[in-house]
Amino acid sequence: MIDVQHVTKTYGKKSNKFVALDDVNLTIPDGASVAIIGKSGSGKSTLMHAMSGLDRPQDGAIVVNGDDILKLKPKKVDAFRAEQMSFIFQAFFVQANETCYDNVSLPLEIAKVSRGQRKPKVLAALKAVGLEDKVKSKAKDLSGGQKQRLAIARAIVNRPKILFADEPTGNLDSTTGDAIERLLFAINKKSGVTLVIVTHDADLAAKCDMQIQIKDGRVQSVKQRHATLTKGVK
Ligand SMILES: Nc1ncnc2c1ncn2[C@@H]1O[C@H](COP(=O)(O)OP(=O)(O)OP(=O)(O)O)[C@@H](O)[C@H]1O
Repeated sequence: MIDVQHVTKTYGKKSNKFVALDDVNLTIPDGASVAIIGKSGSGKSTLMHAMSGLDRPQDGAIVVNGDDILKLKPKKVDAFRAEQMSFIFQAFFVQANETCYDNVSLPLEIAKVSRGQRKPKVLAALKAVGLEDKVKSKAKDLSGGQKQRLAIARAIVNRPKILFADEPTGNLDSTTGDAIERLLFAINKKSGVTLVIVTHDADLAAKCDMQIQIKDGRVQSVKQRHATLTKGVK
């Protein structure tokens, strides 16, 4: 569970001070698929960075599976993130000159998984995203959709509890984007990973269990599949 309690994040100082998150409260249950939606500049990425410990808000608590990540020392936050979370970005960020195998193996190497144990995990992750026939191909020789599949394989190989996706289909044509969406939801359902997607895409958001609408750094509404709640609006 991710429990965001009274989180406030400001950038700059004094007259340049800008409130990017303003007393944000929300709860994301384990295994949910969640869309964070809102206009450009509303604070979506700031919220995702706060929930993943990539960024530190000045106030509040972010309790992830029982630990307030704002109370952990930076090194502990890094270890916590590596153990529990993975990320997928619009720009893929795969290593172009490395093979698919090596791209997916990297997080396991960082986690000090032995070479022998890495192999079945890497092959299983590549199979899960439909890239089993590209094991030895270099990432630069893949199509855009295949690069995003590769990024997803790399993100799931460590079996994270939470998968953050920042505009995962933003660089893809609609057919390829739809296939990536289906893959993400299939992984969410099959492995129970909590899926948190930052998106401008209303259709994608509507497919999630929960839609969190951000406006001017505040939670404007939390829509569940079958009910609409308002939270954080004063
Ligand atoms: N490092 C920073 N310094 C100052 N202001 C920042 C910084 N990062 C973000 N902001 C401001 O905080 C606000 C929220 O930014 P954020 O990136 O979270 O928006 P967003 O909703 O993700 O936007 P987009 O959809 O365009 O990616 C914006 O007004 C932005 O200008």
